[in-house]
Amino acid sequence: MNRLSLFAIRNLRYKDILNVPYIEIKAGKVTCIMGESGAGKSTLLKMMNKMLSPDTGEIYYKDTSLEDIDSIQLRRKVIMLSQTPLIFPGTIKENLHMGFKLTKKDPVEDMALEQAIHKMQLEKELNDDSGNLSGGERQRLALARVLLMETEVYLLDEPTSALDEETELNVLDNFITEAKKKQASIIMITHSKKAIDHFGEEIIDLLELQENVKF
Ligand SMILES: Nc1ncnc2c1ncn2[C@@H]1O[C@H](COP(=O)(O)OP(=O)(O)OP(=O)(O)O)[C@@H](O)[C@H]1O
Repeated sequence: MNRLSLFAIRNLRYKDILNVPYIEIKAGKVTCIMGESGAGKSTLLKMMNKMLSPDTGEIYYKDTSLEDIDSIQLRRKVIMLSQTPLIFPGTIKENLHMGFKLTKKDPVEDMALEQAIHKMQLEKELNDDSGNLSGGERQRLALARVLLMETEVYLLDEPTSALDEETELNVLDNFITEAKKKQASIIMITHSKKAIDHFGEEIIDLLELQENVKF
C-alpha cells in the first residue's frame, strides 16, 4: 500500500447490500461517493468508522486493519456526520459544545464557535434555541459542530442535502477549505452533480463498482 493511502478495502461483503472487490481512498483528498439510492453508500461509510462491520473482507485504515483498532480511538480520528444528524435540545452553543463533551476535550472560546457557524452560513446567535431550526439549518449546525473537532477524516453522509444549490456550494467550499487547513481528508456521499464537479478530487461510483460482481 502506498504512503498516501488512507483507507483500503478488500473483498468486502455485507448481506446482499455490498460486494466490493477493492477500493483505495487517498489521504488529503476530497473523495465523493456516488451511486443511486439504496446502492449501499451509507452502509459503506458506517463501516469506515466501525459503526458496522463487514461479514467478510477487510478494511484498512493507514495500513492497520480496523479489526485491530479500538472503535472509540478510531472515531476520534474518523468522525462521521450521519444523514440525519442529531441535534440536542438546548442552544446552538450547547450543541456545538456537545462535540467537545463527547470527545472529552475542552471547548474552544465563543469567538471560534461563532466563526464556525458563520463559515457554515448559519446566521444565528450562540444563545438561540436549536429547537426551531429548519432541516437545512440543522445540517449547517451539525457541520459546524464537526468542523470544530480535531480529526484526520470527516465522513459526511449527504451533509448538505437540504440546502439550495448556491448555499450548498458555499458551505461545502468553506468546510473543505477549513478541513484542508487541518490536513484532514473528506469522504462525502452526495447526490449533487455540481458538488461532485466542484469538489470531488476522487470519485467512487458504488453502483458501477459493483456492476459486475455477484452477491
Ligand atoms: N442493517 C441493515 N440491514 C438490512 N438492510 C439494510 C440495513 N441497512 C441498510 N439496509 C438496506 O441496504 C440498502 C442500502 O442502504 P444504504 O442506506 O447504505 O443506501 P444508500 O446508497 O446510502 O442510499 P440513499 O442514497 O437512499 O441514502 C437499502 O436497500 C437498505 O434498505
